[in-house]
Formats: sequence, C-alpha cells, structure tokens
Amino acid sequence: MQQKLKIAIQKSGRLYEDSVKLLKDCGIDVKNGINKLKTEAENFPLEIYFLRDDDIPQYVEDAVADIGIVGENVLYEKKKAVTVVEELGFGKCRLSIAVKRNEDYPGVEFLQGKRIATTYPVLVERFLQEKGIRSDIHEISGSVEIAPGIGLADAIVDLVSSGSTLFMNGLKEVETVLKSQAVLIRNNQLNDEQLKLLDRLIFRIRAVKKAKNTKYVLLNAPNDKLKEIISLLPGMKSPTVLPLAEPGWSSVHSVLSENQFWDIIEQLKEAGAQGILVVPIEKMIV
Ligand SMILES: Nc1ncnc2c1ncn2[C@@H]1O[C@H](COP(=O)(O)OP(=O)(O)OP(=O)(O)O)[C@@H](O)[C@H]1O
Ligand SMILES: O=P(O)(O)OC[C@H]1O[C@H](OP(=O)(O)OP(=O)(O)O)[C@H](O)[C@@H]1O
Ligand SMILES: [Mg+2]
Repeated sequence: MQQKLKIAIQKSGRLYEDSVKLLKDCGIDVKNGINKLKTEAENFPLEIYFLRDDDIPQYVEDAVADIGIVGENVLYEKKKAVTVVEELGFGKCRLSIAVKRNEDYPGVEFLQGKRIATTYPVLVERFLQEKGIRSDIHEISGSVEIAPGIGLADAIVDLVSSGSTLFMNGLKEVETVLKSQAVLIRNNQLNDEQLKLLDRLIFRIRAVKKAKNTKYVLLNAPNDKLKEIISLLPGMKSPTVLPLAEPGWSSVHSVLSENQFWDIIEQLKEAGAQGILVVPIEKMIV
C-alpha cells in the first residue's frame, strides 16, 4: 500500500481557511465534512487531521501527524522537538505587551514586579529574563485583553494584528515579544518515503508562494525605446519581445516581483511604454 503523509491543520480559527486554501492551491483536494476531524485528499497521498492549534506541535513531535501547520507563537511556546520546513506567509501577527492606554510607560522597567496576564507564559518569561526583569506571570487561557480592566493584571501579553482588540479594551501596545507567521513543521524522524512526499508538497508550496509575490506584465513599446524598456525588466530569463501588427511597435512580456512592482511600472511609463497590463500568476516554477 502506498504510504500517506499525515498533516495536522487547525480545525477552525484564524489559520483554518488559509491552510485549506494553501493545500487547494497546491492542487490537493481537501473535503472537510461538517464536524469531520479527519479526511483524505483524493489526488495526493495526504491524510488531513483537523485539530486545536495548541495540540499540533505535540502531535507532530509524537508522529501522530508527520507534518503540521501552526503559528510560530504556538510552536515556540510549546517548545516541542520538531523541524520548521517552510514559512507560509499567512497568520501574520505579533505577540505584544500592552498596558492601559493612560498608563505612563517609561520602558520595560515598568514591568518589574508587576502582574502580567498571558496565554504565553514561556515566551513571556524568556523575554523578561533577557531584559533582566522579574514579573508575576498569570497564565490564563483566553480573553486576556480584559485582565487590566478587571484588576487582574497591570499588563498583558497577547497576539495583535490590526490592534483593534487592544484599542477596544482601552490598552496600548508597548513591546513586541515575537513576530509570528504560520509555518510548516515536520516530525524529526520521517522515513525516506515520507521525506519524498514532503519534498513534493514543498515544491508545490514554493511554486504557489512565488506566484503570489509575482505579476505577469504585458506592455507595448515603440521599437526605438525597446532597449531602455527591456533594461528595466528582469523577466524569468529575459523578457519576451513580439512584433505588433502596427509597424515600429513591439509587445513586451515579463514577470515582476510585488515589492519592486510600482517602482518599475513608473519607470516603464517614463521610458515610453504604453497599454501596460498586469496579470496574476497562478503557479510559478523556476
Ligand atoms: N489577529 C490575528 N491576525 C493574524 N493571525 C493571528 C491573529 N490572531 C491569531 N493569529 C494566528 O492564528 C493562530 C490561531 O489563532 P486562533 O485565534 O484561531 O487560535 P485559538 O483560538 O487558540 O484556536 P484553537 O481553537 O485552534 O485553539 C494563532 O496562534 C496565531 O498564530
Ligand atoms: O489586533 P487584532 O486584529 O484585533 O487581533 C488580535 C486578536 O486576534 C486574536 O483573537 P481572535 O480574534 O482570533 O479570537 P480568539 O480570542 O478566539 O482567539 C488574538 O487573540 C487577539 O485577541
Ligand atoms: Mg488555540
């Protein structure tokens, strides 16, 4: 029987949709019936377990699942012996210290001897130790942002992305303990067959990630400006140039990465490019 790779992903919550989407973008069919905690992909040897995110590092360490998708915040809090294989670029947030908005906060020394409520006692302890601060850490399992308002703590440490939860609870962010995103982790003792399957999956994940950060650009260029326009475009090898029906003009095709995109488009316009079209790329294999 063909070996299957077992992947653990979050059952519901912030990482669920992006995890399933990533697998689907990799061409893997994931059918998740309501309340089904385990499913099999039809077109890739993959078995999918839907779990609480906190449990995923342990399951992967114990080889109950071979691989898993989890936030770095949970991974480093749990301190399990697993390997990070790939950063996935979603679930981006930071673990931050926050205090009441009207509090005068001079720096980390404010936290000396104070009560801090958090779901991340290990990461908080490590951060404070590095700064030479001793505080009284209260571990609570949720609704952390309410703690200062009800007199449970002087500060909290919790996840922040837009900052709206802190704002709504009258808090301000004062320190970053950890920047986090979702990562793919693996068990440390996978056999050769499992590693081969993992390589196939990683190959697809990288193609999806690369495509997401890259755009396909088509433009028209007058032939006398072609040299300058081409010099602005990187392309996968070099840009494609095709003659237009109108004499003296060419169509130029290339790929641009998201972070250099606007700069280059501006330069292209200045150099005489016209009719610039920008198209998303679905997969990119280099
Ligand atoms: N506001 C946010 N923006 C982006 N990513 C976030 C945000 N909050 C949390 N995350 C990331 O998503 C992960 C899951 O968050 P979620 O709030 O769904 O966890 P949970 O309530 O502990 O879920 P579970 O029921 O699985 O234990 C977090 O560990 C973190 O990595
Ligand atoms: O800075 P923000 O954009 O407001 O995001 C931060 C909030 O998001 C997370 O909770 P989530 O909404 O996932 O709900 P949870 O409390 O059930 O985990 C986190 O625990 C914060 O409470
Ligand atoms: Mg959780």
